[in-house]
Amino acid sequence: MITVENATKTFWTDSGQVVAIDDVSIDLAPGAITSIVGPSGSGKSTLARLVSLQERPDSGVVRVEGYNTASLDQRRLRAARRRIGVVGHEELLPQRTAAGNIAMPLEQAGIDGPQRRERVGKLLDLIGLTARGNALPADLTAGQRARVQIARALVGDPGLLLADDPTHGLDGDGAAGVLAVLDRARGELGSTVLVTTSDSTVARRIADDVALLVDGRVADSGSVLSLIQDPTSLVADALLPAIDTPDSLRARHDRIAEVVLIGFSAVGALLPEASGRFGTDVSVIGGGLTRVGETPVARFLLGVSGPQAESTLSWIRERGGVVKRPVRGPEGIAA
Ligand SMILES: Nc1ncnc2c1ncn2[C@@H]1O[C@H](COP(=O)(O)OP(=O)(O)OP(=O)(O)O)[C@@H](O)[C@H]1O
Repeated sequence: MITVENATKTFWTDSGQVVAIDDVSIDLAPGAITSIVGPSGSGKSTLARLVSLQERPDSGVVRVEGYNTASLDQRRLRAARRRIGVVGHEELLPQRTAAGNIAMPLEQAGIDGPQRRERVGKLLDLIGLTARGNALPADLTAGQRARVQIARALVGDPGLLLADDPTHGLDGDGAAGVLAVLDRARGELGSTVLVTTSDSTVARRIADDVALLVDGRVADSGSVLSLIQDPTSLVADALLPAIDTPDSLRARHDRIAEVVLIGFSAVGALLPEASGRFGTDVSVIGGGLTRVGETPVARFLLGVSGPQAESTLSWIRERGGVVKRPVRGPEGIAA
């Protein structure tokens, strides 16, 4: 279990002082995938280096299993670092096969024979490359190489798997394969995973918990499913489909509201049912559909017209739809 408490990290550059991490606290829930999201330069990689004990904060504490890592001697610090599997830290060795690369941490730990073969076999299966275990890295695709790197980081059964920007530079299929492997690591090995990324798809598809970094500070954090139901959440804004509906379209309706619908039945049935029940015209005039994990989620801008427009929105809210930031209808009445 790793926690970061009030960590601050400052760098001095030619152009002055840069506060890369500013009073950041995070708890990594065991057996869950936590994603740190944020724009370029927001401090994600710096936070990843603090968590993997490659750097120390200027102030604040990084704890591993409750121990303040600043108070560990060099031997214990090395042992603590070994308990963290870092993905993408080192390139694969080009002259070794996929299986040989995955086996390396076990060789270094003096584990050999059937135990090593079994473990490597299990990891090859986890990353979907059982048939390619004897392939050299050059004969694998970039996405497959990335999966081998994850397997190598997992082979020693680390307390934490840390993946800094794991889909960077991969095409759609390659990125999807990497996310599937991280998801299986959590599901099948019970791994605790920390993923940093500027790609909101990563957080949307696999994260249980998310923290949004902006200018080195945590701007919003919590479980993904609860944040997307929070009308004030910045994470929801970053993860859900954007709404950029022109004012001319909005003006045609009696009521306008932003609505978040979660789950198959809500996404599929709630709006037609609302429309039928109240005799109103309910039109989707912006937003779209996405998936959070396996759950379909919609963020729509709705235009509702008819005498019962207000009741229609109230009913959608009662049925679990998150009716957000209702904006004023054309008659100047709050929807
Ligand atoms: N070793 C360093 N020396 C000087 N400045 C640094 C160093 N590492 C990071 N920074 C600065 O700290 C800030 C945060 O950088 P960091 O790489 O952690 O952000 P990031 O969110 O990971 O960005 P990206 O998504 O582009 O990788 C940036 O302004 C960066 O220039």
